[in-house]
Amino acid sequence: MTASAASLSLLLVHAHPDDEVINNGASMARYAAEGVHVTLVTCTLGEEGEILVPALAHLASDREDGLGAHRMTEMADSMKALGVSDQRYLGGAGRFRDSGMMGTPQNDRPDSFWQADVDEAAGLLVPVIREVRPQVLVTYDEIGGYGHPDHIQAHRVAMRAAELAADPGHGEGEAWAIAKVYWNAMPKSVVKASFDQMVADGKQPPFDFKDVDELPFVVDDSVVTAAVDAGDFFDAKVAALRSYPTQVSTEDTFFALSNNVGQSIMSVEHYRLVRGEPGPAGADGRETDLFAGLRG
Ligand SMILES: CC(=O)N[C@H]1[C@@H](O[C@@H]2[C@H](O)[C@H](O)[C@@H](O)[C@H](O)[C@H]2O)O[C@H](CO)[C@@H](O)[C@@H]1O
Ligand SMILES: [Zn+2]
Repeated sequence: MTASAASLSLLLVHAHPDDEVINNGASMARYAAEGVHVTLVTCTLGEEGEILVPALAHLASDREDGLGAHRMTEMADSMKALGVSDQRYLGGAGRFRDSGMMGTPQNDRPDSFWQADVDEAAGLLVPVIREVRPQVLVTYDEIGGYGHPDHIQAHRVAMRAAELAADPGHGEGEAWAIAKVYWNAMPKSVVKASFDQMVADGKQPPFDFKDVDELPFVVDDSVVTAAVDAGDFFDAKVAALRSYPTQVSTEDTFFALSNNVGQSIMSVEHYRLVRGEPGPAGADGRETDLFAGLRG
């Protein structure tokens, strides 16, 4: 199956507002600029997040519980910065609530995403897949990148929905088989190199930096199969990160979440192909385009 950019469609499934830009912001901006139809489905509003902006502390879940609505406005600003016009909330805004970090009481709320029935939630994503007919799906790996329950659930729901959407015996509408499925992947060597460069440059990182082996979200380089260079869209990614002042702080080419663990803002974003055939690879043996092998 091959297609021109105008008929290509990319679907990303994420857990909270801001995950999209942290993981895929530069890729999303690049593909949107190329004319690919980019659809982001976000599974919760991030109601249980911490708040970096003191003046907005009143929105916290244990006070006014207004953070979810506020993060929707941040999401809208992020999409503008990335040039993405198709962003949806799974089942509609507020259908599934942010479950909090693993092991917190919020995990047990009946309305939390973590408590959702995977098949029921996947059934809400199938119509989106059959509508936008993506050649490529991007979501998290089986631990959700770093073990957050909503990320794990987003992985489960996205992978199940891809199966159901391809099944002609399931639900309404024409079945659609997604050609390639990727999981976000942050190679350990890339993170280590960014920290080493800072030391070499004599830069005192503005944030607390942990040993790369302590970071839960890095993976072995050997499982990374694609590296999308979206350097021309670095500024768009930075602008999109800055759309989330309640969640993200930035300084120079770094960002940090409320845990103040600094990370480099990457313009090359990495992926692991887990379904479908790889397209032509670059010199390093990795694809440089998620649509490799699918273009006319
Ligand atoms: C990037 C991401 O998934 N953020 C989630 C996460 O937020 C983290 C959480 O507040 C943790 O306690 C902090 O130490 C960390 O810095 C935050 O990134 O979990 C939140 C609650 O479920 C969620 O709203 C946020 O989007
Ligand atoms: Zn998240």
